[in-house]
Amino acid sequence: MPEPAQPLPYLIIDFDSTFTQVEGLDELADIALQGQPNREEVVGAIRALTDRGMSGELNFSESLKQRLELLPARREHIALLVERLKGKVSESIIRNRSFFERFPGRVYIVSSGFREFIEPVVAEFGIDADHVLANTFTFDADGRITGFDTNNVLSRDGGKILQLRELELEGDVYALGDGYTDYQIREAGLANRFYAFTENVHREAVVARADEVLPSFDEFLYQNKLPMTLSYPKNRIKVLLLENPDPRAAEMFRQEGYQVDSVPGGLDEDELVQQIEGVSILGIRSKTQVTARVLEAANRLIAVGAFCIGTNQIDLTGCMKKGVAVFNAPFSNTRSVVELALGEIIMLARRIPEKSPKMHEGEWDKSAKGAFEIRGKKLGIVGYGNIGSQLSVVAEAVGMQVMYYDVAEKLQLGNAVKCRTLEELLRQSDIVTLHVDGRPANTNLIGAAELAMMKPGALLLNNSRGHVVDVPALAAVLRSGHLGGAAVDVFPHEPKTNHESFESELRGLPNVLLTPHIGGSTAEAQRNIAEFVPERIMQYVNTGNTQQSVNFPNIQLPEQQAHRLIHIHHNVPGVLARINNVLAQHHVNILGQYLKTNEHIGYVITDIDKQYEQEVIGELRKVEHTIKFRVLY
Ligand SMILES: NC(=O)c1ccc[n+]([C@@H]2O[C@H](COP(=O)([O-])OP(=O)(O)OC[C@H]3O[C@@H](n4cnc5c(N)ncnc54)[C@H](O)[C@@H]3O)[C@@H](O)[C@H]2O)c1
Ligand SMILES: O=C(O)CC[C@@H](O)C(=O)O
Repeated sequence: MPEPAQPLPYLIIDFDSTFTQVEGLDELADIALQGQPNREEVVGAIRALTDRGMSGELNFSESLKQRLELLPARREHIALLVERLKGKVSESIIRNRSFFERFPGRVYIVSSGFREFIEPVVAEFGIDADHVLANTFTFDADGRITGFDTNNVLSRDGGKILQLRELELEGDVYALGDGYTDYQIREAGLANRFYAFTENVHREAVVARADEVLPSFDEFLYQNKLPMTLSYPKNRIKVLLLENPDPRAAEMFRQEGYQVDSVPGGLDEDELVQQIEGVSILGIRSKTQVTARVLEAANRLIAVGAFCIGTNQIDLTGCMKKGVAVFNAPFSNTRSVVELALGEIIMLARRIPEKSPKMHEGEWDKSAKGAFEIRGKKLGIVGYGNIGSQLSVVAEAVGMQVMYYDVAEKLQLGNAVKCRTLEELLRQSDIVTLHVDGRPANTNLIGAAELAMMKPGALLLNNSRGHVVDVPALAAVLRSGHLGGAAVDVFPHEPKTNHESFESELRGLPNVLLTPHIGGSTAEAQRNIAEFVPERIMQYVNTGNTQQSVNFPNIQLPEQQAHRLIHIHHNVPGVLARINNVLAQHHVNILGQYLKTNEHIGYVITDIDKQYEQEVIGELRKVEHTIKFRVLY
């Protein structure tokens, strides 16, 4: 943890909407009016007055007077307010509690709010009453709040300026707050800098006048090289989301404090190369190609999230060698694909792709020709992974006889029969459905020769990856009538956005069901994916946990005890020994160490005691063969 510059500047921190997430008087009104029919109306009016005062629209003393006139609060409500405010301290202030405890003499809370509720809240952070400068209420004999002490300088217009003058602070003074009155301290020359604090509210008029904008208190500490709880402010972590994942994904990243940018549709390689600079987390679906060129331009990339199952669009080894962890959602849309496949089997067996368009054109073609039940038919599943095996169970439940072929040894479910070769499966199946992964070796897995092996009139489904089927060869057997129909959801060339047209030899062929890569596009699947992937990535960023990464050695780490060093290196002999030598030379106590390697990289996590010298970090960064190194405080 870096040592602070000496001497530390004085920090003048606002209370309402800065130290806490809310405005104290608004909350007090909410408490005092509980159960009253006019609660919403009065609280709304008080909030509006607060806002007008904070943005500089209404002079402060007028805003305060009008608010208190509307407020039917009593002394006993203040205790309830204090409890509520203790639970609403700003997240980044809570996170950096140790900073306040360590430097209480340098922090002043200067607020136009009221001492009665501010003092007990900030006391929990080690800030004494004599460093709280705020208004005070007046009460009548029955304990009802009647107004405020007009002798207090903070109750006047320009009150914060008057208060700062009285304080006569020497040396650097920095003002932090969300309101116009906080900026006025700087305008009056009583602070060297004004930081607009936007973690809770963002007021344009205030932000426009700030020396710096602070999305969190971490950012203030980071900019000023002051001790902080996080190793890096979360608001500096940029996320770029492509291809419209469910909005929940952006929401999850934003809640974590990251900056999120979204680009609808995909980006081609050139466009992504342009946009990847400065991005820490890239979120994509199946279209975006993360190539070696993209990785070369990615100067800050920590992780890639594939908001889908397939990861063949990502240079996984390239990512690994650059220390970029990749996460996907391996089963969030499995069920959706299975349901689509089952539906397609029935639709093709009943020749619906031909019948439905005719009906739309007014043609009534009632006939049983070429239509059959799926009960008792042989379903050949190629690729018996998550989707293939679940489809096996569902297909048996509707009376189909299941056969499967997989290059890996797989648990046979129900009565499914394993085929030793692809040919064995193709020759026997009435319906063949493809669920292999998108590895390059699967290009044209089903070509002219394989299609010729299929039974006359058989059906083919491809919901896996476009390059798995030789499309011109498929079109030929459909035209010739050798196959009875096909359902295709994935294509070698898919439009980048919904505005591009779709071109394929399969267009216009009989009994062919074409869908725009929507196997996993259901509300349930997209929502699951949008939570699953950000959760994995945030866990990796926050703890180093790589469980379920598709390209990193998987480590499920125990809870962090003190500081955690995360070291990714080329897998060559001796790196771990060098790391430990550095630690030993500096007498750093290792609390736990976890190492996993694969053929390219080593991933080592070292938990160490809180006490260590700064040079240790510099030396660890210099260990030969280091790819990435970071410290979690
Ligand atoms: N259409 C869509 O919207 C959609 C949605 C989700 C997944 N998918 C795709 O579905 C496919 C399967 O997904 P999953 O989750 O079941 O993957 P998985 O990794 O669980 O299963 C794939 C299986 O295919 C097997 N396999 C690979 N190559 C093979 C080959 N040549 N012959 C036989 N078996 C082979 C593997 O051993 C594995 O068991 C993937 O390509 C995925 O990208 C498409
Ligand atoms: O939604 C997508 O873009 C891809 C869906 C699917 O192909 C997957 O791999 O999960």
